[in-house]
Amino acid sequence: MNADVSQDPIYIPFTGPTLTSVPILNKGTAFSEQERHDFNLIGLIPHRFETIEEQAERAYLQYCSFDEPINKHIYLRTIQDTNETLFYYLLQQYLAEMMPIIYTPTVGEACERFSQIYRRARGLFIAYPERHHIDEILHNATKQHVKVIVVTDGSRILGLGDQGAGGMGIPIGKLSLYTACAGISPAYTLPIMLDVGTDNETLLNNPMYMGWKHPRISSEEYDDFIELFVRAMEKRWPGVLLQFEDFEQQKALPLLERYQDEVCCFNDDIQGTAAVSVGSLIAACKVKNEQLSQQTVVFAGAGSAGCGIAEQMVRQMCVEGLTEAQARARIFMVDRQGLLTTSMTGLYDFQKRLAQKLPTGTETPETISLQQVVELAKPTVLIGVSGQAGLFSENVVKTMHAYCHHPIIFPLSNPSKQVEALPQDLIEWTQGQALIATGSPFKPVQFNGQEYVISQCNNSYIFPGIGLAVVAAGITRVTNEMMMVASEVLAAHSPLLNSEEAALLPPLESITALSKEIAFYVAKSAQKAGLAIETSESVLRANIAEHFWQPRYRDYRRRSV
Ligand SMILES: O=C([O-])CC(=O)C(=O)O
Ligand SMILES: [Mg+2]
Repeated sequence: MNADVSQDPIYIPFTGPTLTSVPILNKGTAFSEQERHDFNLIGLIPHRFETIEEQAERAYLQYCSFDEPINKHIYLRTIQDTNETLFYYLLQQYLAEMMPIIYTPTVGEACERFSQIYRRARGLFIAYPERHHIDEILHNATKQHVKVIVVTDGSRILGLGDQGAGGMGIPIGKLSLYTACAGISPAYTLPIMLDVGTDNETLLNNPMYMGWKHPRISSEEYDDFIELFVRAMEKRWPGVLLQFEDFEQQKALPLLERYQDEVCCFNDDIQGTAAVSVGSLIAACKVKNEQLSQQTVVFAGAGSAGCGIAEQMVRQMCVEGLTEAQARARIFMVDRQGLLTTSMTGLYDFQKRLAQKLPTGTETPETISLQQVVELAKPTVLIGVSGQAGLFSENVVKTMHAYCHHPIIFPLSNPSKQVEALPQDLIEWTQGQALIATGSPFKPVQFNGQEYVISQCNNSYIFPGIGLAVVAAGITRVTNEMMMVASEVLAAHSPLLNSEEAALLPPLESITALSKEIAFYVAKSAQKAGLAIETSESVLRANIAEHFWQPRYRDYRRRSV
């Protein structure tokens, strides 16, 4: 067994205001009398020593004094930037309440209003005009032992489009979940914003905008810049896990394909969303005593997220015994231009693979709408990744329900204001028969005297556990196979499999336990593939437990510089 090092003292070279200004080390009033003497802190903090529980009580009272979610967000971010241990302690106590504040949907507004609500820098901003200083920038990071990076270029933030430098809210929020949901020490995490300009006119015309006021760079400049970044990052922190987040459609998949075999990376919107969606679908099918390979699936939205989910479904259907052609024939992708068909021009490569071949001689109208596809294909599963609010109309949903008694409907677009249909409406239109999961959180729905818990089918069920696996087992590459394993673990933990009244996905209260399970099975699959350090199962479990950081103050001892 590995020794528990989480109780050992830490040796600190800083004193006085320098120490209290480092968020990861600051304890505020929780510095002991001895530490106050040893680190020149006497008089810099109020007299009375407080425990983290007492500090959290005050912080929670202050948090509750704000009515608007965005103000709660700003308040929590301020605590994160002053005392990270207290921030994560609060999240641990109130995860279900605070997750929508630090993550979707409120983080969307925080990105949109980034320059207005800005308080203090966090992470790294790598602006294109400063690219020649990239090594210096990476060395300026306040953290030395980075193991997980979330990077965005702000070009497609949730369903909110180009948010330029404001997109930084997303890497910050995602990394908070790495810690809150999977115990990755905040000392190991680093959010990065690649500021390559913005095409958002509102931002360019906003005198307060804090990013590089310039249209987005050309794709050639862009590719060179990303290459520069990836190489510099690998040199600075070899083996670091790189999560690509919220890159626009035409960039996301090419970037993933270019780097997935070269560095330890994944794209959360493609692979994380696919894993959580397929996991939720496997669970929903099990509830109906069916398999995924028996479903007919319609997607509204054929971007990189939608196509990523569809490809993962194809893999799962093949595992269940279908041929690839049979699997693809069961999946219908509908985008702005209607159903994707092989006769269409101008499709991306990743869309072409999922386009439907219509029987020869079929008279087709210019576009085949979502409503028509639902009428013709009679889907049992409807997935929304369109970013278009209200797209699942009453007519679409009732048509689907007419052919399928228990339709599975996942309106996944984020944040909440972009959702394809409100859960309340879906329950009413289907007389409570639909199995629903959404991308953003929604309150339970009351209908005919029954309460329906709405599960949040969000990649936050997946990526934290993947990160824990990488950190604890030294995984060198993230593969689709590992994502599939994560889906299976999620599906196996569906509470609905054990009780008809329960939710489709596990409650947030059990997400840390789930992340550890995902980490264990993902790491095992990586070991089998030769992509991680070989260990016995018990050592692997112990490594996962040891890497699981807890928000508790450690004792400090003085270290001379
Ligand atoms: O951040 C989220 O809630 C899920 C996600 O990755 C996205 O919508 O881009
Ligand atoms: Mg995303």
